Amino acid sequence: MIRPLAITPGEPAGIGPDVVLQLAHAGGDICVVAFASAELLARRAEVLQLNITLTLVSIEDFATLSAAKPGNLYVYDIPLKTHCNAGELSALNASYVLETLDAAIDCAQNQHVAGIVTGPVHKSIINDAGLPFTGHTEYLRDACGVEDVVMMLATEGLRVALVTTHLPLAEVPSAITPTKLHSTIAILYAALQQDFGCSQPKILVSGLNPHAGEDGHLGREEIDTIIPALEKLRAMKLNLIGPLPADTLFQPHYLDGADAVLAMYHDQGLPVLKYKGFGNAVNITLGLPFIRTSVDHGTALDLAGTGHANTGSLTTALTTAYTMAMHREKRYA
Ligand SMILES: NC(=O)C1=CN([C@@H]2O[C@H](COP(=O)(O)OP(=O)(O)OC[C@H]3O[C@@H](n4cnc5c(N)ncnc54)[C@H](O)[C@@H]3O)[C@@H](O)[C@H]2O)C=CC1
Ligand SMILES: NCC(=O)COP(=O)(O)O
Repeated sequence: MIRPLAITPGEPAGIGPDVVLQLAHAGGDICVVAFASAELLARRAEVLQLNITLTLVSIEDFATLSAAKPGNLYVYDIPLKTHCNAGELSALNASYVLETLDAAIDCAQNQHVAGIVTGPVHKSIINDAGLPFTGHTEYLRDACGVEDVVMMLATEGLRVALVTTHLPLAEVPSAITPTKLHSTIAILYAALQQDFGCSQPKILVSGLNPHAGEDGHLGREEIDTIIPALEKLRAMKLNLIGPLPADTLFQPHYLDGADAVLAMYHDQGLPVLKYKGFGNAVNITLGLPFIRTSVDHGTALDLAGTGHANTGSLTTALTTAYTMAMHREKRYA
């Protein structure tokens, strides 16, 4: 039996609590436990005029839970630090957000839950509170003590993974090293095989510079770093195409038959993915000791408490995590 999935709704002032409650109202076949303030969820349910019964659960209960009926939600209660109104950020609740993550990570590491599905956090309010945080991806990597992880977003017909994640653009070129490329591609390749059923993954690798450097006339990172790294990995029988110009690789001529695109930085790959699938895409952290998926959207403070937030991405994140858990269960059975 698949253990429950932990859901962290993320920033309490954002739409994370809304979409979790909206899904609980609709019901479903997947057993989830919200790692969140029960008081916050109860109040937001009132604002949204959703009739939801919250059942507080402890870790000892997790093994006995099955999917809650429509209108019900299991909650592992983690109190807010201060009152929260929809749409109004408070730095005082930043440590609450990290506490929900820490509790979920602890449960995933101890296999009390099958994985973690995260709602959106507001990165800058966490930083304003004096807490170092660039994103879940890096936070999870450090919490799990693994050397490297890979951010991959997926929607119907397209997977985009990134070499670098939350980094100022000026720091990107120096972060693309042979070691980083090797590690990213190894993690991506293994995950495509193990979790996504691609027996011989074919990966399209973008260049960094316009036109993939135009033979060195528009930048030398392709010649000095990317091409040598890809050649070494190809010698290990990995099917890697590139470096391809990022502006032309996102078309059927290249994408048909490919299993993933590897982009060099956040805003090279993700705008294309989100243009294709915003609202139905999932963000997956590859290389962790447990499953972690997330929504494709941010905190959307403008929509919090209005009932207009779309639940599509949370549904995709949940079903992806559940499918990954089923694959892993079968593989290790
Ligand atoms: N997984 C995570 O934790 C993520 C967090 N963020 C954070 O979110 C904050 C706000 O970021 P933005 O760039 O404004 O992106 P955003 O996704 O919050 O909002 C962009 C636009 O999309 C709309 N939107 C977002 N989610 C929606 C949904 N479920 N249904 C309907 N409309 C939706 C918003 O109303 C807004 O107009 C930032 O602090 C950012 O760091 C952003 C992306 C992912
Ligand atoms: N654009 C994706 C994003 O910013 C989410 O990052 P993370 O919090 O999942 O690391």
